[in-house]
Amino acid sequence: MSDTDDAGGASDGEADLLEELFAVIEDRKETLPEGSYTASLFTHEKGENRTLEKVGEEATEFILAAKDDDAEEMAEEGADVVYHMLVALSMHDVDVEELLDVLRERRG
Ligand SMILES: N=c1c2ncn([C@@H]3O[C@H](COP(=O)(O)OP(=O)(O)OP(=O)(O)O)[C@@H](O)[C@H]3O)c2ncn1[C@@H]1O[C@H](COP(=O)(O)O)[C@@H](O)[C@H]1O
Repeated sequence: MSDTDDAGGASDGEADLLEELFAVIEDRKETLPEGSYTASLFTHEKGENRTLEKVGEEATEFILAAKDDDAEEMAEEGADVVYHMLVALSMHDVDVEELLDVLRERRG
């Protein structure tokens, strides 16, 4: 069993998924396609505040799901937090690689 298997099946695939999602977000920022929720965050009348509000809202919903011991809801809300956090990174031109590098460094 590999070290990553020990961690519950996490593998490079998860990092790839985050990088892939971040690339889609960067593309939406560039092309602003109609009907894209991500594009709507980049053009929102409240500016980046809308995205930052969503990070906070979704984090609160995640906490409440944890308090309810609702595993399915924790996964849903956790995914919402990660997605909106990636949009916020993109808004500040921070590459997801910087975040992944921190996690990699902490893994040693
Ligand atoms: N991962 C996500 C993702 N997670 C959450 N969301 C959206 O985030 C919103 C979450 O807000 P809520 O749960 O509060 O739902 P809501 O009531 O509709 O939201 P509000 O009216 O409050 O804004 C929903 O509209 C979800 O659709 C996401 N939207 C997009 N993605 C990814 O981004 C990619 C590109 O999406 P588009 O930009 O829509 O093409 C998709 O293929 C996905 O991989």
